[in-house]
Amino acid sequence: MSSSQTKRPLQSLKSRALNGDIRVPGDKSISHRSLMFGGLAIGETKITGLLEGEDVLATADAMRKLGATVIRDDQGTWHVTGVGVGALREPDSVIDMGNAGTGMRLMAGIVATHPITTFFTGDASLCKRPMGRVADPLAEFGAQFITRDRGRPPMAVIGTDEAKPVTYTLPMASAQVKSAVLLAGLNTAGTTTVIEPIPSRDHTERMLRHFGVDVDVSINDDGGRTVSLTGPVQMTAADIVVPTDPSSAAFPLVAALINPESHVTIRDVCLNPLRTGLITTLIEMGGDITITNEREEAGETIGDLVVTGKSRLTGIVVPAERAPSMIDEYPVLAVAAAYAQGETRMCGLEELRVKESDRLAAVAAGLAANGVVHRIEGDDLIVTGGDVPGGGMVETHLDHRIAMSFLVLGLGANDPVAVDDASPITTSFPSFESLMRELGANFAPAGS
Ligand SMILES: O=C(O)C1=C[C@@H](OP(=O)(O)O)[C@@H](O)[C@H](O)C1
Ligand SMILES: C=C(OP(=O)(O)O)C(=O)O
Repeated sequence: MSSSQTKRPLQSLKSRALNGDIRVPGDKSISHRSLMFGGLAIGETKITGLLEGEDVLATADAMRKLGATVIRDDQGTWHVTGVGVGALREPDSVIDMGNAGTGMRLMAGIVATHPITTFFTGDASLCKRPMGRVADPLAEFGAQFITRDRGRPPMAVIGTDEAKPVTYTLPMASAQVKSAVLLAGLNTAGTTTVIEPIPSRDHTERMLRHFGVDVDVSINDDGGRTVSLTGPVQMTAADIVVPTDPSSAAFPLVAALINPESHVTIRDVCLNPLRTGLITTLIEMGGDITITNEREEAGETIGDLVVTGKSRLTGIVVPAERAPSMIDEYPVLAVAAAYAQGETRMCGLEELRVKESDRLAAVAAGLAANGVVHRIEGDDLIVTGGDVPGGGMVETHLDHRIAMSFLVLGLGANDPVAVDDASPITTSFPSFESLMRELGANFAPAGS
């Protein structure tokens, strides 16, 4: 996408304390799904609090190309008029999903069981990411896929109008794969079932119910979940209030924890229990985080996070089973670990290798460039915390979370920390820089 084409080097400098009361933008997972489900439902869905980041805007364009009407009014409310499950129109041009893995994988599920052919592409990062993980189960419904380089985009999806229902056990913990299969099930006669050995974020299940779909969820003896729905279904438009994104809140949260005088309140954060692994981990590390004003809103638990930097963090072992509940937060957890006393071991990070960048490699390189002691053992990352020298330039590889994480690292380091490109931040958190500056963070342009 355009902002990713011109690199924007940026650096962060030591900031004494962060103070203030902020609200981060809407949750990315819920925003994508609001547009997709609104575009499939009959009637008009009004969405407030939508994340207006590039990933989500790509989904809005995709739904328009498939026949939905998607309009933003002057007050920032989005109005989506859907076409009905089974009635998507064949797009007359290629759909560009930009940097968004969630966008491309969930859209693939939707179009797979419509009798249309859809061409998807993305930016240089998305075109390196594996789509076989959705193409394999979607082929079982009867859809056909043409991809480049053994499963990488660009990707053509030839949908089927004679879809056969599928029962699929996820080979990896992935809400994207689970969702792609369930969404293909919407226009399939019979029961589609997904078995997930470790529960992943359940926004698809919760939101499909909100749109009138009967979704059955049961807990398995091993703690996993079985999710099923019976199609074909028709969905009914339903208004959505998008809660704010815990994965974006993670950056001011960690920034406050590493600056001793900090006191920050982050309002209205989505506290879905399958998204709160980072908060659990930081509290276990001794972080002073209090959840206040906890309530239910639009089917999700919401709360305010009050965080101070008064207690020093201590290293812990973060169990592999926790990974799905904080999968996007490991880069910034590695930053917290760099300031913690002793060793933090983050276990079972294999899924980090297939994100916007190979995040395990990108985090390790960024820590190395800034003098932080660390090592990788198998799929575990081990960081030894202490004083952070800083002074390095970090390659972001078109990865928003690498850019934001290392800008947070620089707020406590002895020397500035630079990232080669801050432009990908607009994919998920366009107001990152302004909100962080409002709290007292010190950023400046950097030489490339
Ligand atoms: O379903 C979703 O909205 C997401 C699922 C996760 O991906 P995986 O399913 O690949 O773990 C996460 O990393 C991504 O940012 C959003
Ligand atoms: C992995 C992420 O997103 P996606 O897979 O949608 O590109 C992310 O936002 O960290």
